[in-house]
Amino acid sequence: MQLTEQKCTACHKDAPRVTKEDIAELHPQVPDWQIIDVDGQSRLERIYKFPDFVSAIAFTNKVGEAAEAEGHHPALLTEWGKVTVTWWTHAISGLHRNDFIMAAKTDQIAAT
Ligand SMILES: C[C@H](O)[C@H](O)[C@H]1CNC2=NC(N)=NC(=O)C2=N1
Repeated sequence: MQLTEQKCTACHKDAPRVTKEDIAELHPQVPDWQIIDVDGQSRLERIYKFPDFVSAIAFTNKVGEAAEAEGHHPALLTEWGKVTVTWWTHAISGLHRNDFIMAAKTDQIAAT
C-alpha cells in the first residue's frame, strides 16, 4: 500500500523507531526528503519553493490541516517563497514510520 494511503498510529514513548532496514524500504518512497541529524536525533526535512509568500503560507496551512487530521505534527518554517517542513516523532526523539507517512502526504499536498 502507498504511504499516502496509510494512517499514523498513536505514538507513545515505547513506539519503535525505524530500523536501517525500514529506512531502506521507506526512504526511496520519499526521495526528495533528507534525513538530517539534530543533536543526535534523526529527522526528515524538505524545502518546498513557491513564487510568493501567500502560496507558501497557504501550503503551510494545508500541511497543518493534514497534521491535525493524523494527530502527528511537523515543524513548519514559512518564509517568502519557501517552506521548510521537518518531521520527527517527539515521543521517541527520532523517526517513526508515521514520519515517512506524513512526508509522503506532504508531497501529495504539494503536488495538488
Ligand atoms: C497526545 C498527542 O497525540 C501526542 O502528543 C502527539 C501529538 N503530535 C505529535 N507529533 C509528533 N511529530 N510527534 C509526537 O510524538 C506527537 N505526539
